[in-house]
Amino acid sequence: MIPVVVMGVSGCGKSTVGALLADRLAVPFLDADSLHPAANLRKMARGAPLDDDDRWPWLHQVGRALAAHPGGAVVACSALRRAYRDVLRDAVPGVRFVHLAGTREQLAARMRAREGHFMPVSLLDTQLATLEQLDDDETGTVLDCTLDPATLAGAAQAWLARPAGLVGVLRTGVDTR
Ligand SMILES: Nc1ncnc2c1ncn2[C@@H]1O[C@H](COP(=O)(O)OP(=O)(O)OP(=O)(O)O)[C@@H](O)[C@H]1O
Ligand SMILES: O=C(O)[C@H](O)[C@@H](O)[C@H](O)[C@H](O)CO
Repeated sequence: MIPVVVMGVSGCGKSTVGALLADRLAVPFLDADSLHPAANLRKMARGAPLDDDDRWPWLHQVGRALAAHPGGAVVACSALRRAYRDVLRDAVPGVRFVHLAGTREQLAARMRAREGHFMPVSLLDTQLATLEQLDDDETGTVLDCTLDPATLAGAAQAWLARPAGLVGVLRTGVDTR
């Protein structure tokens, strides 16, 4: 089974959809948020965005966690920049990305409605500013995060069934502004 990263900014549904997808694929689900060092979590909770130096060690840790499942796994990880995805690709060659994309308004509404989460809505703008869309020479698909979670997991599963060695991004007409 191919290793999968469900990516996107805070609140896009990575954990919700990633867990459903892992169930469908019968592989373990990992949440990269649980691999953040405590200092990163504290930083975000006080309203300060992470920078590259905060993220590199964490991304290597996420890559190692994914590589520890040779039978495949699904990890929910923001993977906002191409260089971050490169770290994951180096750790787990062939990894595929499922980007759950939405507009600022859709994402902000989600984050506001969510209770008991460390991430403040005020960090959404820096998340969106940091986000680099999947490039055409990456291997991934972009899905509309406002579809219902089961539909999204099904769409991701269908795309993952495409042949190994696939390169390119399947965009499904999502508004990513
Ligand atoms: N497809 C969806 N449709 C409607 N609501 C959703 C959907 N996916 C997730 N949600 C809800 O949106 C909120 C954010 O979802 P979730 O925690 O899965 O996102 P996330 O990307 O993992 O966020 P973070 O990275 O900030 O932890 C939750 O309250 C969740 O129940
Ligand atoms: O790279 C990042 O800035 C982080 O991974 C964030 O995206 C959060 O961990 C997550 O989304 C919590 O809301």
